[in-house]
Amino acid sequence: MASACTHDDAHNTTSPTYKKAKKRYLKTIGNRPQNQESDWTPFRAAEKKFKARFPPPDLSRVLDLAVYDDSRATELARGGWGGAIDCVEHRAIPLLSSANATKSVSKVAFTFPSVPGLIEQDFFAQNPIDTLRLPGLVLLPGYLSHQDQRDLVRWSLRDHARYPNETNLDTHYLIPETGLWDAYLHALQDVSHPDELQPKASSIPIETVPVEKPGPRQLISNEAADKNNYLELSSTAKLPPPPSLTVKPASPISLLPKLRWANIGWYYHWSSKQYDFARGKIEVSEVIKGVCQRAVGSVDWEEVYRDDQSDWGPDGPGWKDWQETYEPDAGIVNFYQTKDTLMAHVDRSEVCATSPLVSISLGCAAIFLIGGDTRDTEPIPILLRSGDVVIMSGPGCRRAYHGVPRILENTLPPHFDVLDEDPQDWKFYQEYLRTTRVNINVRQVFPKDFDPQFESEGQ
Ligand SMILES: O=C(O)CCC(=O)C(=O)O
Ligand SMILES: [Fe+2]
Repeated sequence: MASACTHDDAHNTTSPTYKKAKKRYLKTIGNRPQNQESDWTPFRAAEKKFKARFPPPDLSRVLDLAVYDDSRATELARGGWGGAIDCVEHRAIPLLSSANATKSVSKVAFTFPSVPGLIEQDFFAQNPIDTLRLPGLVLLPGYLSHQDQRDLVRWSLRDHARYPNETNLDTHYLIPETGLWDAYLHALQDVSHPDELQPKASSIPIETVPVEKPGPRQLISNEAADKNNYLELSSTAKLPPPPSLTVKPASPISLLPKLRWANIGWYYHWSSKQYDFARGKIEVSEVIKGVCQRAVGSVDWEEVYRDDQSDWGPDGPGWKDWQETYEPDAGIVNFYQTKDTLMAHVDRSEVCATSPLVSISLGCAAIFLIGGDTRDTEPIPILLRSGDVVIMSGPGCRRAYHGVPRILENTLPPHFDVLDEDPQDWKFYQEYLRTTRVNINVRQVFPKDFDPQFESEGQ
């Protein structure tokens, strides 16, 4: 197992990072109430374990499929973080060599044996991690070429995180239509006179800023969408989130690390956790659609669902038609700085409840947790590295709790390093990526060729 350490990594006991984490840890345990752990769900306990800065979490039972690939040895050594392949049962299935699949670098996918009933039967077994079955979860480690990874990072930052796609920063700041990345590059060129971005609240009359009602926070029902209720869900008023009244003008340089997400396709309304179909749809970029459709097209679904006995509902096992019916229409690009996490959640706002969700990892590596239909199932920890693709599909896996409790420091792979022949601007992407993970998370909300506007008019 790779264990080479860089000078300043979390495992090197003499490094500043280690010493700082230890100091902070000793301070926090002094203030921590006793017995806090007893009411954590197994999912919460796993999140806490992997979030810990000190001592750095033990990854010896984290599934790290890059271990199979000798060409990734240098990548595995970065940061001193490495998992194992003998901790979670998995099965290799060759990628299909159809026209759709030819662009991939790796030739293999991994799936998880689906033996119905085992979760319940073995619930009290010694090691529940080994008994959680996730039919429909497919991992494609190293699926994207180094060049494709670089291109997708550029696409995410420069082309996609800008008008007309929404980002988290648009709620509070007036971001130029050319996007934050472009503003950032300009600011770097002229650090002495950077243009500051103005708070959004400054541009709207104060009385029109929607104000949240006082009192306890409104609970969000987050009812799962389906063909029968999506019209009702989409008809509820979807107010824009209120811009902050306290943010100050800020330079693009200080805002870039605060970029957290950029919307893809149908607009997502975060406070109601529903899509806002009334706002119309932005077509998913052909680049992204292509990657996702190739990935789905390269999986031998017959093999994945070989022993599956899940209930797929009245239309039966949809996987049989995915070559024709899979077409993503929504999603999100997540940008994580090394301190960011994504709490356990289920993505249930899509009407297509079983169709593949394709998730692409770029930049720094992360721990991904995936469990069952409640937080009470102990999740499987998986180390996701740049170029890996995860597909969550089918009734069980698509509605499984999952989250990202940790971005692993110092894990940017060597293929992002700046080379002499690189375009001038590559160094800015590389610098940003040193502390960043990008995740392109793509979903199918509606069946192919289904037009919600048309459906509602036809009612
Ligand atoms: O970052 C990831 O790998 C997962 C992101 C995710 O679950 C989401 O965006 O819903
Ligand atoms: Fe998710």
